[in-house]
Amino acid sequence: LSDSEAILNFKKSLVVGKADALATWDAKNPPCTWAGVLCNRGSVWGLQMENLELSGSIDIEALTGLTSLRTLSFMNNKFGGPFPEFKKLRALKSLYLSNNQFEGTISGDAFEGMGWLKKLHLSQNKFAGEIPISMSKLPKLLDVRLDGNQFSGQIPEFEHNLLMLNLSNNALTGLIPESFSMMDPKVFEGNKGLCGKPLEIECDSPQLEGQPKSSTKVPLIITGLVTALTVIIILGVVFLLNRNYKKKQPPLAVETKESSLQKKTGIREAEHRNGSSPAKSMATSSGVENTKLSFLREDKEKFDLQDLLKASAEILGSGCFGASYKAVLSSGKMMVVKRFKHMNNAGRDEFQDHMKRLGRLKHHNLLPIVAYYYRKEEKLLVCDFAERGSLSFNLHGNQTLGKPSLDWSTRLKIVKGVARGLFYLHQDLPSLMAPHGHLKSSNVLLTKTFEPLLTDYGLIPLINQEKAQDHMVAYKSPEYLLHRRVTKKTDVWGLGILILEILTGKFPANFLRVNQNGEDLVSWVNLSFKGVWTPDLFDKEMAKTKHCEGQILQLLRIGLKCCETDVEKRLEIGEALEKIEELKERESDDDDFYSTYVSETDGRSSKGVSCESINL
Ligand SMILES: Nc1ncnc2c1ncn2[C@@H]1O[C@H](COP(=O)(O)OP(=O)(O)OP(=O)(O)O)[C@@H](O)[C@H]1O
Repeated sequence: LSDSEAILNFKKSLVVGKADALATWDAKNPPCTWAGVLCNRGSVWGLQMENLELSGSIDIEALTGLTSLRTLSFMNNKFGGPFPEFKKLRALKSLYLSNNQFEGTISGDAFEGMGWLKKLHLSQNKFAGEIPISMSKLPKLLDVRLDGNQFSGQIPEFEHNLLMLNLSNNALTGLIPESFSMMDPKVFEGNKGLCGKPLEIECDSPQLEGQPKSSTKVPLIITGLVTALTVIIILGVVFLLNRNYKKKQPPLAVETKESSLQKKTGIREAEHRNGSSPAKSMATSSGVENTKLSFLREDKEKFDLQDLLKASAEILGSGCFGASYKAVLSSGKMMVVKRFKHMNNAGRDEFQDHMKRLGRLKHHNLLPIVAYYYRKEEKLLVCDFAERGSLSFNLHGNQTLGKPSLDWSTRLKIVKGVARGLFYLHQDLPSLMAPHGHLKSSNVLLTKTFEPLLTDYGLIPLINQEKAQDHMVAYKSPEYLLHRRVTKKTDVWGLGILILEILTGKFPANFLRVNQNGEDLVSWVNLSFKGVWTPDLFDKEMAKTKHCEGQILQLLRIGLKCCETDVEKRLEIGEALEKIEELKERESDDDDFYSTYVSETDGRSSKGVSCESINL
């Protein structure tokens, strides 16, 4: 079953209240172009179906056909009935069901086997009964929102350290587990029967009407033993299941190789004229379209549009300006063809001159444009395929199950490469107001050795103005929003956002399609960063950070200096690069790291705080 067939099967059981909300779900087009379908490298990894007045039922069986599915959001809809059997989607990493009308008890084993689940939002529904024990045992759970339901009974001890929790406005009772005693009391408010820290209600307080008092030591020991036994049994079962599961797990969906780029994309060559073959080059001077690709690089294998159109193709994803396809030439060479919409800001000559200018750029951290194709109504840019895909995918997409996330030294390598590439662009394209103009994590690609390659650079002069304003990163900068100005420092702001995204693992809300928390990343970091090592600020999946905390904090500070709203105070690209180049993977032994670190902070020492303590 293909992804599109699975999604169309899933659609059958939905009742869609909002007219035309799913009009783009048409088998004639690839599913990655459908509204609410999130893709990476041609595979569907998420459905984001929010505010669509959806009801009916959620057909989990149909969703099991999406082998790369990792995230599901049905927030703000009208789904009712019991909690669906999401545990059949064992690879899910996030599940958002808040603001619906789901109801009833969730069975104790509802989350069994969901070993990858990190985020679970069930707020503002009508769930009742106990918090399912299997939820509390999820090994990777970080963010749980159950507020605004009718959950009752005691709060279970969660096995994994939670970063976010909201249990407010339920009917929970009894002693709050010790591990939550440092949390904000707001997490628990609106539950009349809860007692213990952080609430200022003692468990034998008269404020609690008819609630159990805190248990005595003997039952506690028995409960402890029983829990330990259960945990051992469950862990054993999970281990066995997991082994089986890993064996059985099919590879991520890869599209079949039969169809050609032309079939898949509808890209056409110029019309046949005077009976000549479409592949034949025609004189541009006579005003007739040229069917040949214009090559910008002498050092690359030559092919023409015909070869590309014949090639087997796979959609890599689509952005605001069109879709990108991987085309495999008959020689086996893999190319990427990006089909641009909204690229009519320059006439043919201007376009060609600009392309030649971009084609002359040569830097270790730039993905060269190999060739382009110009027709009035069709522009294609052709470049090499980058093996590891985008930085965005590597940070958030979590390719294959079990693949390790980027560690600190790799993240630093990426930041250094991006800054070098950006500096080079500023040196070589001084006449452009923002020489990159569209810096974001999906426009940073990674080679086999994790060397970053910037792409989609220097395009501002070619993109239609109003589309550029709607979609290009440069136009989302504070100076554009405030003064309608884009400057060289706009790219520095983009670099700063990228640094914060790399360190925190959070999506910058203002320009990516997936915006789960609606937060503004810079404000969040500014608010949370108190100058000292704050584990919750950093991506939990960033490994190998032990003895590097000072360097990581240093990079965070550089990121924030690149994100200064006041353009005058913001770093110049050269200054930013200089500071970034000084960073090291590890503190060397003779570095007086802790003393400099403390002097820059509020005086609280971080000595002894190891990265292990933040659960990496
Ligand atoms: N040369 C390449 N090698 C590997 N993956 C690529 C390549 N070019 C693009 N991609 C991937 O294809 C997907 C779609 O890219 P595309 O550039 O079309 O959109 P985008 O970067 O998400 O948005 P925008 O249209 O705003 O640039 C992205 O995930 C991107 O990382």
